[in-house]
Amino acid sequence: MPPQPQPPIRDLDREGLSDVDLAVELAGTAGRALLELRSGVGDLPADEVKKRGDAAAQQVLAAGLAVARPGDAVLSEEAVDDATRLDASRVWIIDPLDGTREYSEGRSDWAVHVALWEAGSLVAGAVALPGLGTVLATDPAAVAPSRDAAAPWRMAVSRSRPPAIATGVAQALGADLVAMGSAGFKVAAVVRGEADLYVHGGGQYEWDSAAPVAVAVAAGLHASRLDGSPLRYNQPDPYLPDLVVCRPEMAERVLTEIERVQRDVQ
Ligand SMILES: Nc1ncnc2c1ncn2[C@@H]1O[C@H](COP(=O)(O)O)[C@@H](OP(=O)(O)O)[C@H]1O
Ligand SMILES: [Mg+2]
Repeated sequence: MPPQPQPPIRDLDREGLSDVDLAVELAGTAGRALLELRSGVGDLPADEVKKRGDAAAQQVLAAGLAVARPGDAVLSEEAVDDATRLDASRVWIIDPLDGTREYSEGRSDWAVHVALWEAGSLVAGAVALPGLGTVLATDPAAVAPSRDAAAPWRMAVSRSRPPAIATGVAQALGADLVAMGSAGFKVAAVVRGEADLYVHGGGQYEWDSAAPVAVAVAAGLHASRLDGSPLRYNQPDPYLPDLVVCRPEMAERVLTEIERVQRDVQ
């Protein structure tokens, strides 16, 4: 059965709906649609579940943005890239289903990403974590819980494609590696205090990190490329292969160790 068209979300064009509230509503609605779809897939092959999930969530987000913000551009993992976004002042950067593999495996570590880039910066965002029944946003910003200073650091990495430097950086920091799916889920783990840092290298795209980074920065966390330079969005080539998100007090040491380990790996 092909993905069923979702009913339009009501009143998305209502006056006064802020960009961040729109992001939260869209990410949450797409997340619920994904949960519902998964509950009915029976024993469909994983590739079919991935395909249907990507399509269903894209449909919810694209339809919602078309109604609520018809003048804005959109950059999505699940749509053909339209170069007019490069001349637009407002661009929604969305990943309808991040952690597609984990979604298809019935796990909870996947996410829906909705971010708004405006005139050079990420200005609003939401990351839905449907498996946890929650949505993190830029406003109100999340508050990372305090941590036990004596506890070893927990470093989140991809469970299927951990970066080459993962083990070296973890060793240098005395950190325990925690493997999870989805860039959004891993950034959210740092925001939620389930991990202390997330290190990724070797490949990713703007949609994998835009909304998570917006949420993390709003929560006061450090987010940058592995070399410490800023993450830039709405670039001609959306390939944005690496990032580090961590508690701000750790950033200097983390970046120093990443640089050292990268030098040794080369
Ligand atoms: N080396 C790589 N090249 C391209 N994309 C990568 C990548 N490693 C991770 N990603 C993307 O980053 C997201 C999180 O990956 P991971 O779970 O491995 O941390 C996934 O997005 P999607 O699930 O939206 O495709 C995945 O495709
Ligand atoms: Mg993704």
